[in-house]
Amino acid sequence: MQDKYVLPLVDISLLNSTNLDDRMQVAQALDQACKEVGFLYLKGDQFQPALFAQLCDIAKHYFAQDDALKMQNYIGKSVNHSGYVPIGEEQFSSNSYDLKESYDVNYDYQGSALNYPLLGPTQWPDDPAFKRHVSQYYQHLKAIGHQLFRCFALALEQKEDFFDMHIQHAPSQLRLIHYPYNPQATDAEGIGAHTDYECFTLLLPTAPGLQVLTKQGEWIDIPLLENTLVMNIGDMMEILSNGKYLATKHRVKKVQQERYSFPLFFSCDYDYVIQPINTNEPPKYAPLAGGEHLFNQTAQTFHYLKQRVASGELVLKNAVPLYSFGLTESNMEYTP
Ligand SMILES: O=C(O)CCC(=O)C(=O)O
Ligand SMILES: [Fe+2]
Repeated sequence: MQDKYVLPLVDISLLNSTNLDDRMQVAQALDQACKEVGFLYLKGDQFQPALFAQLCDIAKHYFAQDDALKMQNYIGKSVNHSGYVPIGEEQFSSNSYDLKESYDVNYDYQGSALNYPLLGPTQWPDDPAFKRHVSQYYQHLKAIGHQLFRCFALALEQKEDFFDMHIQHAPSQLRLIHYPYNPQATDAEGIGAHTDYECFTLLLPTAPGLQVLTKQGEWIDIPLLENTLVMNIGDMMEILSNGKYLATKHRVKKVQQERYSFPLFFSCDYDYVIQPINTNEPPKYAPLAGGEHLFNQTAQTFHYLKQRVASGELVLKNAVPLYSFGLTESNMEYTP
């Protein structure tokens, strides 16, 4: 039997307080949890379980439809990398793919001033209830995420509004992932071991399966706690914090049970350069063009983008191979 609280649990309710001391208290707890583990449970009065329940219902309804119908909103038809992702579309290695399908939405940018590959109007299926519930959940988690960016700023000893101007039009992606019932599944790897690219991820799955690699090199199961978000640090926050917080490796075990999971990956504005924000310390990481990196990594995993690269229609600038970030010994000792 595994201990119920295998990860630290941080209550963020006090981020709603008008008293800075209260918010500092949460920042200290967040700091501690991110330094020690980089993976934590988050609960708080902010989180509205009813919106999560609605999202689960709408996702179940959506994925139960015919493949042909879902393909009408194939992600390759969108301008901001949003839409339906069929099984096999996303491949991290040439000889295997995860048994999962998803509907990905992104920041639904309606303006024309910014012209980046991940920014633009989101592609929605022809179902107003889908758009309404998914947008509601996106906006809800986005508001919590913005409180967390402020909390990170405090934890990293910056002005509380440090990130505000860098998350105005962030291409943060929400994925509705469906792992279908899989009778062949053994207790093997589902989504392979990885770190997330962005600053941090907030997710809530409907069934167990998520595992985290501990500092001792052991994979542990992450039990679900009711109405409690799971949060993990991604590559970009590792860089912003100059390695104080480490992007934690995780994976999803293949299980027979049908499963849904809804991660929202919080990034900064496309053109914000990700680099250690504490200028009093020698930087351990090279600066990273955040949006460009995100897009380049995406373009190396999604079939429709790989085809565009292969045909010369899409030319990637400054692309590095997959898995070049995250804590590897080789990118730690950066000398400016
Ligand atoms: O399915 C999950 O619970 C996690 C998925 C995940 O780690 C990811 O999409 O990056
Ligand atoms: Fe992940």
